[in-house]
Amino acid sequence: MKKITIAIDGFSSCGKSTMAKDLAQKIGYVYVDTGAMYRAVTLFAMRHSLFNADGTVKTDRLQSLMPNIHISFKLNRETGRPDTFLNDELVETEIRNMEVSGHVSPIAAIPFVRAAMVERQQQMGKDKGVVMDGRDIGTVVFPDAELKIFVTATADVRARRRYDELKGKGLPANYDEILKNVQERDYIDTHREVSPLRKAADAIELDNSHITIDEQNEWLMRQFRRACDENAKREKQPTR
Ligand SMILES: Nc1ncnc2c1ncn2[C@@H]1O[C@H](COP(=O)(O)OP(=O)(O)O)[C@@H](O)[C@H]1O
Ligand SMILES: Nc1ccn([C@@H]2O[C@H](COP(=O)(O)OP(=O)(O)O)[C@@H](O)[C@H]2O)c(=O)n1
Repeated sequence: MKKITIAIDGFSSCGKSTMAKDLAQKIGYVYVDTGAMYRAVTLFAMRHSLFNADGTVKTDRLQSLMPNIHISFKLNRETGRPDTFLNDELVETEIRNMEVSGHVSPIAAIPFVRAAMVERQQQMGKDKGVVMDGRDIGTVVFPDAELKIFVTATADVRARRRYDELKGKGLPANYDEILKNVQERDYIDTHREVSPLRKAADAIELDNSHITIDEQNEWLMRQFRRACDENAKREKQPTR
C-alpha cells in the first residue's frame, strides 16, 4: 500500500506524541516530534544567554547563531521513541524540563526559527511514510497530508497528565506551575502571527479528555485505515 503523510496537531500535553509514536511503530512509519526541535533551539538559546531579563529573545544574536544549531534524532530502542540531539549531544531529558517549557513558546514564535524548522521537517517527510506531531503540521508543514488529526483535552486534564508523567519519572513537578505553563503556551501558540496553532479545515478533531490511551490508539488506527483506503481510491481515478 502506498505510504501517506500523517499530521497530528493540537494543544500542549494532550497526548499527540503518545498516539503518533504508537501509530508509527505499528505501521512502520517514521515518527517526528517537531516540538522537540523547538525545545532544542530553546535550550541552545538558554545556554548562550539569548534571553533578556523580561523573557524576550535577543533575536539578532540568535539569528546569527542559527547556522550553528544542528538538531538530529536517533531511535532509542528501549523507549521506542526518537532521542533528540543538539549538535550531537543527547538532550532528550533536558529539553523536557520546566525551564525549557517556560521559554519555548517565544522562541517558536520567531519567523526565522520557524522557517528553519519547517524546512527541515519538510525534508524529513518528503518521501511520505511519516507521522509528524506539532502545532502547524496540517496547516503549514504538510497542508496536503492525507490524514490530519487535531487533538484537544481540557487544560486541567492535560496539566494532570503532565504532572503524573514528571512524578512518574521521579522529576520535580508542581501541578499549579504546570497548569499555568500549559495555559500560557496555549495562549502564545494560538495568538502568534506566524503559523498560529489552529485546526486545519480538513482535520479530524479528537477530544481525548475522557478516553484511554488504548482507545485513542484504536481510534487513530481506524482513521489511518480509512485515509489509506481513500487515498487508494483517489489514485485509481483516471486523471483528466
Ligand atoms: N488518553 C490519555 N489518557 C491518559 N493519559 C494520556 C492520554 N494520552 C496521553 N496521555 C499521557 O499524557 C502525557 C502527555 O502526553 P504526550 O503524548 O506527551 O502529549 P503531547 O505530545 O501532546 O505533548 C503523557 O504522560 C501520556 O502518557
Ligand atoms: N510544530 C510545532 C511544534 C511545537 N511548537 C512549539 O514548541 C512548544 C513545545 O512543543 P511540544 O509539542 O514539545 O509541547 P508539549 O505538547 O509536549 O508540551 C509548543 O508549546 C510550541 O510553542 C510549535 O510552535 N510548532
